[in-house]
Amino acid sequence: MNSSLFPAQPREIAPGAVHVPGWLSLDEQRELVTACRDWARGPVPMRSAKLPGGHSMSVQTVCLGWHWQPYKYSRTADDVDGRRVADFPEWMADLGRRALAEAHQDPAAGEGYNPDTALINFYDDQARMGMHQDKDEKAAAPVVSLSIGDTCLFRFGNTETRTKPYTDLDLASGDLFVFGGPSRFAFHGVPKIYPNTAAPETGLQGGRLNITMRVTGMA
Ligand SMILES: O=C(O)CCC(=O)C(=O)O
Ligand SMILES: [Fe+2]
Repeated sequence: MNSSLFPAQPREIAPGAVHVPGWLSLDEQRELVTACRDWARGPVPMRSAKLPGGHSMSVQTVCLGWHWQPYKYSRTADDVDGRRVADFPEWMADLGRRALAEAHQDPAAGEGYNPDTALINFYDDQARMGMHQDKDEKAAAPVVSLSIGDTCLFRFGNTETRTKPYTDLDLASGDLFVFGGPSRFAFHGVPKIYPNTAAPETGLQGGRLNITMRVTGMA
């Protein structure tokens, strides 16, 4: 739990990868939950993306700025309802810049960071995400990840293989995780959600919300 007595302390997991437990206040978490609930309704509804093999992901996703489907970005959600996704809000970009500055304890670390997309993922108790790289972006700018709701087991690996060596850590409600620099293209995944571990004050009834901001490098 974050408080002024125990401010969030960044922990480097790998070069360029930093975990900041309890970074978001409960008020900020609540505001994000409200905003995400709205985006989940439309203009492009939250859905489980279909993989090229035909299976659907267990996670449900809605995007801002650019629509992601396995494995590309577009302005319109051609695999859902064909509509243009909601804009990526400037307040979220501000949050992303503050996240980088505080994770790296360097006021300049967020300068020039202009994320133009966010993937908002919802995990129910059974949902998982296999080991993967975020590599559909044509830019190497950091990914800023925010977690709200139930705690998950997060696996952060290496850039070479989807297997060991990796670090397992818990991402709890309010946690920030950033990965950039030499860790930007590291494999990572979510092997497990711990049901009923969230504080009810976030406004989320159950499950886990994760927001990742990215720079697509697209125009
Ligand atoms: O849910 C998470 O913490 C990670 C999500 C993720 O890796 C992704 O959306 O690419
Ligand atoms: Fe990812």
